[in-house]
Order: sequence, then C-alpha cells, then structure tokens
Amino acid sequence: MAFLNKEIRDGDNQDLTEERRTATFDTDKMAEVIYGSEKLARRRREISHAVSRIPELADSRPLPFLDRFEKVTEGTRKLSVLDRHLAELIDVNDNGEALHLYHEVMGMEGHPLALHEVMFVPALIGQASDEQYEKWLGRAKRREIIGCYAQTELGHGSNLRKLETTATYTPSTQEFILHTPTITALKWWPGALGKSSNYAVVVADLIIKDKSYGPHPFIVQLRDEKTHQPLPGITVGDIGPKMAFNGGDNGYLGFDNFRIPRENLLNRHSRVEADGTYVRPPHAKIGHSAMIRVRSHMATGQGWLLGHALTIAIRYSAVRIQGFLEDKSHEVKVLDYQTQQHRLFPAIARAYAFIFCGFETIRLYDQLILDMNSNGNTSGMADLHALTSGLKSVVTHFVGQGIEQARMACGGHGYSMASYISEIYGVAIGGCTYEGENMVMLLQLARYLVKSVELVKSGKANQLGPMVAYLAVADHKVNLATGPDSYVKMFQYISKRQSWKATEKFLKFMENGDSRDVAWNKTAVELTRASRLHTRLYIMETFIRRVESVTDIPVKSALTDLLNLHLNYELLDVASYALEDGFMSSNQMDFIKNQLYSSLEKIRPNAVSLVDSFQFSDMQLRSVLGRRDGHVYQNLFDWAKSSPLNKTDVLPSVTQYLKPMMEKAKL
Ligand SMILES: CCCCCCCCCCCCCCCCCC(=O)SCCNC(=O)CCNC(=O)[C@H](O)C(C)(C)COP(=O)(O)OP(=O)(O)OC[C@H]1O[C@@H](n2cnc3c(N)ncnc32)[C@H](O)[C@@H]1OP(=O)(O)O
Ligand SMILES: Cc1cc2nc3c(=O)[nH]c(=O)nc-3n(C[C@H](O)[C@H](O)[C@H](O)COP(=O)(O)OP(=O)(O)OC[C@H]3O[C@@H](n4cnc5c(N)ncnc54)[C@H](O)[C@@H]3O)c2cc1C
Repeated sequence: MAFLNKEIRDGDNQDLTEERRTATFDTDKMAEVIYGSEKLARRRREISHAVSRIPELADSRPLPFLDRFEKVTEGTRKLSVLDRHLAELIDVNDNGEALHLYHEVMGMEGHPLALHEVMFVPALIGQASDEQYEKWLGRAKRREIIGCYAQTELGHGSNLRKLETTATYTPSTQEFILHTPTITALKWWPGALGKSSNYAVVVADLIIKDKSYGPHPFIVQLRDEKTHQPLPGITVGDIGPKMAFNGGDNGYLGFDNFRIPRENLLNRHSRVEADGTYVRPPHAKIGHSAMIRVRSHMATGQGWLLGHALTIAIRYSAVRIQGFLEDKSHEVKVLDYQTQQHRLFPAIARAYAFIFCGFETIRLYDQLILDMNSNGNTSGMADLHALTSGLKSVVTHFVGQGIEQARMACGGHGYSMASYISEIYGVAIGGCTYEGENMVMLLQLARYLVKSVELVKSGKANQLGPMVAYLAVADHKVNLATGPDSYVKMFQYISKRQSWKATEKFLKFMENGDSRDVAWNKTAVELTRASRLHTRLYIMETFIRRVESVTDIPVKSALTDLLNLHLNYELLDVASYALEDGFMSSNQMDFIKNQLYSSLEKIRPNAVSLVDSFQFSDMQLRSVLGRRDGHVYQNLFDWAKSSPLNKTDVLPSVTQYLKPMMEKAKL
C-alpha cells in the first residue's frame, strides 16, 4: 500500500513527487519514531510553521555569503528577536522544543547562547549546591547572565589532570585566587567565551595549603554586568575563525590573581570548609558530569546532522537526472544507480541507528543525575562514562564519513556552499574533537573492556554488567539466515575475540617487563579496535530493540528494511576479523553481500520518504540542493546571482591588478 508522503505539494518537481508517492509508510508516523514522541514530532512542525510567519527570524542573507563579523552579528540579532517571541513559540521548559527552535532559527553557525544551554546551565544543575542553585540557576535560566564552560587550555585539553590554571584557597579571606601561570595555561576554545559570556564555569586545579586536589569547577564572573567590560584581572577574547561555528565566539581567557569567594566552588559534591578542610566527592570524577551529559546527547544530535546532509543528498539524487540504464532515450535519476544507493542508504540506516541509541544514553544520563542528586548514588557513572566515550567516538567518525559521502553524492554542486553540506560537515566533525578527542575516548572505553576481560580471566564473570556479559560467552557458530539475532551473535564473537586479543597482548607486554603505560601504548591500536567493535555491537543491539518496539506496521516494515541493511553492512565492514580465524566462510560473505544488495533495492522506493521523515523545514536545511520542492536549478542560478562578487560586472581588483597585467602583456 502506498501512503501519502506529507511533503507532496502542487507545483513541486515531478521526479520528487513521484518518489513521494511510492512511500509505504506515513512520514508523520516515522517522524514520531525519529523524535521519540508524537508530541515532539508535531510540535516541531508547528514551531517551524510559526517561525516562518515571523519575517525577522529569517536569515537576512544566505549565511555562506556572510563574513565572520556579519555571522556573529546575525546570530546575535536573531537571538534577540527570538527572545521576544520565545514564550509564544515554545514551551520554554521543554528541551526538545527549544533545541528544535534554535536549530531552525539559528542554523548551525553558532551563537552566544550555544554553550549557555548545553553546558553552563547543566553544569550548575549537576554541580551546584542548593544555595548555589538559589543564587545562580534562576538568573542563568532567565538569561540575566550568559555563561560558558571554560575547561580546555592552550596546552592541555585531553589530559585534564595537567590543567595549569590554579584556584588557590586563602583561608584568611575565604577566597580562591584564580591564576594563569603560563601562556599554555590560558583557557582556549570554550564556545561563547570570547565576546558573549559574562560568566563561566571555569575548571581549575584546586590548591589548598600547597597541595593540589585536581580539577574542580568554579562559577566565575568575567565581565561587568552593566558595561560588559572584562573585570580587572581578566583577559578575554576570541580565538579567530574555525572550520565551522563561525557565528560563535570560541574564546581565550587568562586570570591575573583574580579573587572569587569560597562559595563559588560548585560544591554539591565536594567542598572546601572555611579553614581549608577539603571534603571529597562521592566519586572522584563527579566534576566531569557536564561532559558526560553532552556526550550522552551527542549520538542523537549527530544522527540528526547526518539526517540533515542525507535529506539534501537523497532529494537531490532524485531530481538529478544523468546517464542511462536500460532505456537509452531517457536519462535516469542518479538515485537509481547501485553505487549511489550504496553510498547513501547505509548512512540513512546509521542516522536512524545513532538517534535510537542516543535516546538510550540520554535516558541513562537523566537516571544518573536523578540518582546522584537524590541519594548520592554514583554507581551508574563508570558504565555510562565507558559507553558514552565509545559512542561519541564511533558516531562522530561515521557521521563525518556519511556527510562527506553525501557531499560527493551531489557531484559538483555538493562542493558549492549552496548545498550547505560543507557547513554541516564542519560542525559534525568538530564532534570528533570536542568532548574528548576520539582516540582518547576510545581508550577510556578500552580500560573498561580490559578490566572486564580480566574479571572473566580471574573467574569473576558473574560481576560483568549486562553490556559486556558477552565477553564471557560469545563463541557461537551461527547460521546467518536466522535473523537479527544471528548477526548480533556474530558481532559478539568478533568483538569478544578482539577485546581478548588486545587484553592478552597488553598483559604479555607487562609480563615481559613493560610498565603498564608503555604496554598500554604498545597495544593502543588494537585496544581502540576493540572499543569500536564493542560500540558498534551496542548500536546494532539498540537498533534491533527499537525496531522491535515499533507498533505502526508500515513504519516497522520500512525500519526493518533499514535494519537489515545496517546488519549486513556492518558485518561486511568488519568481516576481516571473522575471516582471519575461519569463523566466517567466504560463502557466508557472499550471502551477506547479496543480502545487502537486495536491501538496497527494497529501500529504493522509500528513500526520499525516509529522509522526508526527518521533517527538516527549508529554513532549517538552508540548502538549495535539498529544497523540499526540488526546484534546484533556477534557485542555484538565483543563489549565484546574489553573490556579492556579482554586484558589479567589473570588479575593482580586475581594474586595479588584472587589467594592467593584461595590458602590459599586449605591449
Ligand atoms: C537541550 C539539550 C541539548 C544537548 C545537546 C548536546 C549535543 C550537541 C552539542 C552541539 C554543540 C557543540 C558544543 C560543543 C561543546 C564542547 C564542549 C567541550 O569540549 S568541553 C571540554 C571537553 N573536554 C574533554 O572531553 C576532555 C577529555 N578528557 C577527559 O575527559 C579526561 O581527561 C579523561 C576521561 C580522558 C581522563 O581522565 P582522568 O581523570 O585522567 O582519568 P584516568 O584516565 O586516569 O582514569 C581514571 C579512572 O576514572 C574514570 N573516569 C574518567 N572520567 C570519568 C567520568 N567522566 N566518569 C566516570 N569515570 C571516569 C576512568 O574510567 C578510570 O577508571 P578506572 O579504569 O581506573 O576504573
Ligand atoms: C568546536 C570546538 C568546541 C569546543 N568547545 C569547548 C568548550 O566549550 N569548552 C572547553 O573547555 N573546550 C572546548 N573545546 C576543546 C576540546 O574539548 C578539546 O580540543 C578536546 O578535548 C581535545 O583536546 P586537545 O585539543 O588537547 O587535543 P590533544 O590531546 O592535543 O590531541 C592531539 C592528538 O593527540 C592524541 N592524544 C592526546 N592524548 C592522548 C593519549 N593519552 N593517548 C593517545 N593519543 C593521545 C589525540 O588522539 C590527537 O590525535 C572545543 C573544541 C572544539 C574543536
């Protein structure tokens, strides 16, 4: 049965309309699965519609034509318009609605409030005591003050134990003295720090009576609340243009013996008494909870970014007509080529998969905060840290790859900023670095895997958590024809074998006399491989669970096709691990390949509807190639004509430099 794809309108490009008519499911229903609820899916549409009726919220010009200064100004302008309309547009207490509104209006170039909502407020919620809540949270939520999260320094980002900014406690005045002792101790990178924020959560090494207690979070006022001038003792500014986020003001920050009161150490979990006595937190890494939060949200956020790029690439592939298949009198849509499908469809499956497992990590994070704040229970922290460390690394890496494939799938026009794909790419791959450089975070998960294997080796397999229980058992012989479960078993086997091999290798180096750190480094590549496999297994399992739980039959059926594609694609991608010990045969490989190709064919009629289901408005897409109506060519021409270079037929630079050169050559 064909369903009406809700994107169909009169006057649209016919090739796209034809695609939309073939949908076997209702795109509104699919959107409910993608956004987690009927309400949010509906509210997103309503919010987009409401925004479209407020002309001041539109981009004043296509963003790629703006220079850095104009981007920052444009972002700030829209933010102020948005502020006036906020309560009429969204339920301000609903994060999902807020996130959508900001994406819709602000685009992805960055803006002054980006880190306020994502890290400053959450750091207060996770780390502030009740009194500090009282003092700061209301003000922050009302946006009387704007804050950011200042942790990374010029010299150190990954190795937090070596942050150089000091916060030295002085019992006589009951103050901390914040100081930047060297150039490398300058805070460097924090989003919205350079020009917008007047407050920050600053992470600094706590020193009491010459003893270092490691990094701790402090709330610090940076700028005068009236004049916005930096306070005496504060040096602050913008770090310059970046690959993306150029509407944002990532900044630097230095302290010259800057004093803050004792109450400004965020002290829900650890504190310093008036006399300098240090009270330890219930978990040594509890100060890292703002990072765990962002990492927990990254899989869904990145999945949506991939969905954004794929919406552009798939729609464009349906209106781009080039080359022949059977009928030599009619060129075909490039979407009909198997190579194009193989480039794009597995990425659609991944986008869905990442969103689904992100929902799970968000739920786990919310539970952790509830447990920590209600009864100080931090028992879920180590597991969630390991899980989100692996997930942010694997997801950002694949999302970067997927977006780049989407760009290439759009041929030459993909390279134009009219496609907007380069902006999405720049934003997405920032995620490979921020919130923990990917290799560093894969190695964090590897610690957990190695410890788990060691537990099994010492006969304590019963202490393994459910996520790693397979490390003790998985060595099944499987017949691939028996459904998703057999793929999971196969993947478990591969993943288990890699974790064990890496652990054995690491232990062997130590037996042969290497220190733990040296042995670790000699095994690091193998360890990161184990982490990736473990994470991909987790993604696969959550995808299966999510599809199983869907009740709408047509939606479930379309998702099952995507899931099958994902399972075959994933297994094929890691087949060398299974082939190397003869666990998988070349016959099985052929079987998987054939399954994969037939999945591509099955998905083909639903491809446009699968990306339409993300329900990105044209405003949010900001892409000439991805337009809902498919009218690409005239709009590309109009877009090009709006280039500032086309304001005059003859550029001053031509008159000044090029013409004299040409004239001279004539002599
Ligand atoms: C409305 C909703 C909106 C949400 C949407 C958000 C999504 C979209 C976002 C888009 C916007 C863009 C914003 C960009 C924001 C960027 C912000 C940043 O980068 S900010 C800057 C980000 N910067 C970074 O990410 C820095 C990366 N570096 C680090 O995090 C740390 O240095 C480290 C984890 C690598 C090591 O830490 P170190 O202290 O040296 O630890 P050791 O190695 O010695 O391990 C000792 C033991 O501790 C354990 N453990 C460790 N951590 C945790 C934890 N959190 N917990 C539990 N346990 C933890 C570890 O497992 C080990 O256990 P065991 O094995 O002994 O049992
Ligand atoms: C867009 C963006 C936004 C950001 N926003 C913020 C923010 O709001 N607040 C904030 O505080 N920070 C922010 N950051 C900083 C970011 O968190 C750090 O850059 C990140 O944590 C990586 O640290 P690093 O720069 O020190 O990388 P490095 O550690 O210097 O990485 C360089 C190389 O060294 C390798 N490496 C380092 N340590 C190890 C190890 N132990 N084992 C193996 N390899 C290793 C890495 O894998 C990498 O290949 C942002 C960064 C970006 C790009």
